[in-house]
Amino acid sequence: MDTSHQQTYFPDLPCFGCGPANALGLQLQSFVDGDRVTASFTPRPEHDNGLGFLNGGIIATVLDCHSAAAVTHAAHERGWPADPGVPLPYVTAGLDVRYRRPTPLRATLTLVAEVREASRDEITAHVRIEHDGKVRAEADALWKRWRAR
Ligand SMILES: CCCCCCCCCC(=O)SCCNC(=O)CCNC(=O)[C@H](O)C(C)(C)COP(=O)(O)OP(=O)(O)OC[C@H]1O[C@@H](n2cnc3c(N)ncnc32)[C@H](O)[C@@H]1OP(=O)(O)O
Repeated sequence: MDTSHQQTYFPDLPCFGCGPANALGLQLQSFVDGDRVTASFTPRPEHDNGLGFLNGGIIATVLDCHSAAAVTHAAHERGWPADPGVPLPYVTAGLDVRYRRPTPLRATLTLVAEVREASRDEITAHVRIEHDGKVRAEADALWKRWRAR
C-alpha cells in the first residue's frame, strides 16, 4: 500500500485525529486519489455514542482531520507551504457538520474529501463519511492560513 498523506508530509505530528506521532490518537490515514482524498476509518468500541453507533465528536474529528489532508494536499500542489517555524500551513476556522444517518460503530467507514475553493489565505473543502453506499455525516470545512505569532 502507498504511504499515507500524513505519514509522507507530517510524520512527527501529534494531532489527536491524524497525527502519526500520537500513539493514543485515531491515526487517520488519508490517500490522494485524483481530485479526491479518501480514507478508511474503523471505530474503536470506546467511540460509542451510547446507542451503539459512532459518537458525534469522533465523527467531527475524523471529518476535520480528513479535510485537513485534502487542504494540505491542495496547498502542497499550489506551492503554499507552512510559514517558517510553524508545523502546519492552515488551521480549521469552521466545520459545519451534518449528521445525516447513524454511523456504524462496528464497521470500516469510508471518508471522501474534495477541495471546493482555494486561495492562499483560505481553503474550503467538503468531506463526508459513507457506509453501505449512504452518506452518514458530512461537513463543509473552512481552513485559514496559520501564521506564526
Ligand atoms: C494532513 C494532516 C495535517 C494536519 C492537520 C491538523 C488538523 C488540526 C485540525 C484542528 O483541530 S485545528 C483546531 C481548531 N481550530 C483552531 O483552534 C483555530 C482557532 N482560530 C484561530 O486561531 C483564528 O481564528 C484563525 C487563525 C483561524 C484566524 O485568525 P485570523 O488571523 O483570521 O484573525 P485574528 O488575527 O483576528 O485572530 C483571531 C484570534 O486568534 C488569535 N490567533 C490567531 N493566530 C494565532 C496564533 N498563531 N497563535 C496564537 N493565537 C493566534 C489572535 O491572537 C486573535 O486572538 P485575540 O482576539 O484574543 O487577540
